[in-house]
Amino acid sequence: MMGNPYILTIAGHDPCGGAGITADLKTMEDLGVHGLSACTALTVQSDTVLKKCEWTDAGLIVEQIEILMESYPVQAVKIGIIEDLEVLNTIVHLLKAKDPGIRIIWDPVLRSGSGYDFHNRIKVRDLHGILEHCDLVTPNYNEIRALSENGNTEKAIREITSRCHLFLKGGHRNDRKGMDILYRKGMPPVEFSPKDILNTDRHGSGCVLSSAIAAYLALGNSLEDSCEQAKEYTYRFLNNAPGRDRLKGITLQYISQGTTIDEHLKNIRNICVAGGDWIQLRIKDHPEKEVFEAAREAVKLCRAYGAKLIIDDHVSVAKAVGADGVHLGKNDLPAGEARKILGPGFIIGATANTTEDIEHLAGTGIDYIGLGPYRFTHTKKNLSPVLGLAGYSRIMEQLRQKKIYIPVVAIGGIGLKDMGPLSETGLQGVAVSSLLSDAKEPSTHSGLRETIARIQQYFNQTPEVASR
Ligand SMILES: Cc1ncc(COP(=O)(O)OP(=O)(O)O)c(N)n1
Ligand SMILES: Cc1ncsc1CCOP(=O)(O)O
Ligand SMILES: [Mg+2]
Repeated sequence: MMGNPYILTIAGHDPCGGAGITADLKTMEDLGVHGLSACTALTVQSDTVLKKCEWTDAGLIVEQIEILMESYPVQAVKIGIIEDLEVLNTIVHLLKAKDPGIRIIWDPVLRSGSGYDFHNRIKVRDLHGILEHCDLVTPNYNEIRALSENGNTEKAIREITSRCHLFLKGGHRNDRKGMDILYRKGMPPVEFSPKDILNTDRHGSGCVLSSAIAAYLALGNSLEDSCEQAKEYTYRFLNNAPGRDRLKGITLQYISQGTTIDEHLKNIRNICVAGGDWIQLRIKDHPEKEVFEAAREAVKLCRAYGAKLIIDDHVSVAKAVGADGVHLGKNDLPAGEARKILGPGFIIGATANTTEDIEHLAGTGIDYIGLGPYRFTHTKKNLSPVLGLAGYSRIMEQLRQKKIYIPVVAIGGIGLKDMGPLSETGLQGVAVSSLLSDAKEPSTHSGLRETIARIQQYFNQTPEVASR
């Protein structure tokens, strides 16, 4: 065939461009195919919230498809959000009438990443007539569960694969997270293992995967190769998520301490002057208004010295003062809610005490984990069980085995002598309070500077961590 193949995406418009037809067209262009589009809906959304979806009139969708099919040699079509089964049926039949050989990949989006329900009552039995005309459907685990009757996913898989191929995305499964499976009629399933567990909830990742499969198919690859390469492409997309590198090379978080707000600010200033580049403002037992005032001052200090500022607990304060992020504990606002309020630009850290905590949190789009306590400390009340060095070694090893790579910092009673052993476990760094608090009048700044530089170096020497 001459020139680059043409692919059509029939999907919704996302004004932020992360999903829908814009994401599809970007993917197609990236993979060297001509992208065409027919818009099925105008949505009002950002990458964290979908507020509204206005469906395109079915007649208008048909007209868009007709003009494109009549003007270009379209080889493959990716279908995204569709108002209902009637519209889907019309589209699928129109495409096949125009070109019986066209490859149709349907990404059955039942629910957006931000929780908006498009369809919640469709079952596989309603889809038989449509599936007969599709080449491939690409549901995720939640979607196959929703399509199944009485939770019988095995039966749903059998029903689908007797009609078309099925690429079941494993990002939401609990048992073998990230394991995608290609089911083809009359052939053994093919499993695609995850490289890393990344945040598969990233807005638009399903759109990217299905349009990449369509592109690779149109470029002449087999279905199995197309799925494998599309998974690799989507992995790169997820790995390049905005903010993923935000904490690269940042290894020491200072947690503020003080009996008064002024003392917190004085300690923060000392740390910044001495080269600290990551500060957490942690003020307990003060009204939010006072935390807000302190945060306003802390932002100015951190900006002046080029340090990142995290606010403990108070999401609205972090947003109001333009801090760099928040740190959330088990009893604070859930990370997903915080992300909706803060948007993609903020760093969100969360507290964990076990591998299971981290496994759960890694799927919620947070940027780092504070894992602890390392040992008993007076700085925090109601401590979780102490982990000790053995606990960190075990948990970090379990994370490697589970391919969960999220920056983890150790916290709780950590002293200078602990840095060497802790840095060898694969941690990104440490969060400390007492160790660096109350130092240190200007005359001892050089001592503080040296201490901070030494801690930072311990963790920056660990290649595995530095590359994350
Ligand atoms: C880096 C870091 N890790 C853990 C914590 C503890 O947070 P949380 O569990 O919310 O407890 P409080 O700090 O709010 O008492 C943290 N602050 N920072
Ligand atoms: C906030 C927090 N969360 C677990 S331990 C801790 C306190 C860390 O401070 P220190 O370094 O003084 O033990
Ligand atoms: Mg907290």
